[in-house]
Amino acid sequence: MLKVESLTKHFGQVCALDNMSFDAADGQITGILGPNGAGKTTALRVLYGLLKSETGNAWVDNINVAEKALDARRQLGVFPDKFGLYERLTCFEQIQYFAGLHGLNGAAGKAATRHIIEQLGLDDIAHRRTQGFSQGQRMKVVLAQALVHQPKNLVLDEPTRGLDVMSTRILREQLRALKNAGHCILFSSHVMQEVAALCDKVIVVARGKVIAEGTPAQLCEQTGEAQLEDAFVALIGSDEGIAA
Ligand SMILES: Nc1ncnc2c1ncn2[C@@H]1O[C@H](COP(=O)(O)OP(=O)(O)OP(=O)(O)O)[C@@H](O)[C@H]1O
Repeated sequence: MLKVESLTKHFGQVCALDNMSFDAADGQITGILGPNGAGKTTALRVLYGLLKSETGNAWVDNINVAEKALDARRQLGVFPDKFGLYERLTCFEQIQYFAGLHGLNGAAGKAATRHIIEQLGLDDIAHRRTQGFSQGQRMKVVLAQALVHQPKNLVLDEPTRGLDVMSTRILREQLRALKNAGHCILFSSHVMQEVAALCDKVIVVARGKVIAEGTPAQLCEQTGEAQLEDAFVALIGSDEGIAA
């Protein structure tokens, strides 16, 4: 379970978060949809302890992130907005390194790495250096390093940005499998189709605030629109910064 309550954050004159609150339940995929600059990345950074908000709190499975950052991080996998791979390492070594960052060293780290490599079907590339990996292979390595410590919760910031169609499909399948295994999945996007295709619950944000939330059907009902796309436009006031 992931939750933020009354988050406020300014960068100089810019109000990135304006009293933002939302939660994401176990066994569900929750999407945060909003135009560019709506505050999505800022909210996720507060949730994974990278940034402090001026007001409010963030919880990972009822652990207050500001008070017990390490405990919270143990329950959380992060697929960040910007990522790079250590190209001199093999896929196995890269994932094992992240296992070590979560305190899984030696035999435990190796076993955890082997387990996630098998789960994500990475066996054929496990012992290749990541240099030259395709987009889809790189995405899977990043997903594996986010999940190697078996966290209950997974946060993904614009995970399909830059991915080709095949890689996007693989990622969606993985997210659905994790949801079915009871994980809590929260991802941000400014792509409507993606949110519509994947999410049990959608949180619509704009200008640092939550504008509406609910299932895709509820958002249509709330706005009196038949199409989700029209519902989003009605809620946000324009479709600027949102991709179809
Ligand atoms: N480190 C920073 N310094 C200055 N301004 C920032 C910083 N981080 C975010 N902002 C500003 O805060 C606002 C919210 O940014 P944020 O990255 O959270 O939006 P977003 O919804 O993730 O947008 P996008 O879809 O474009 O990634 C924007 O106006 C942004 O320019």
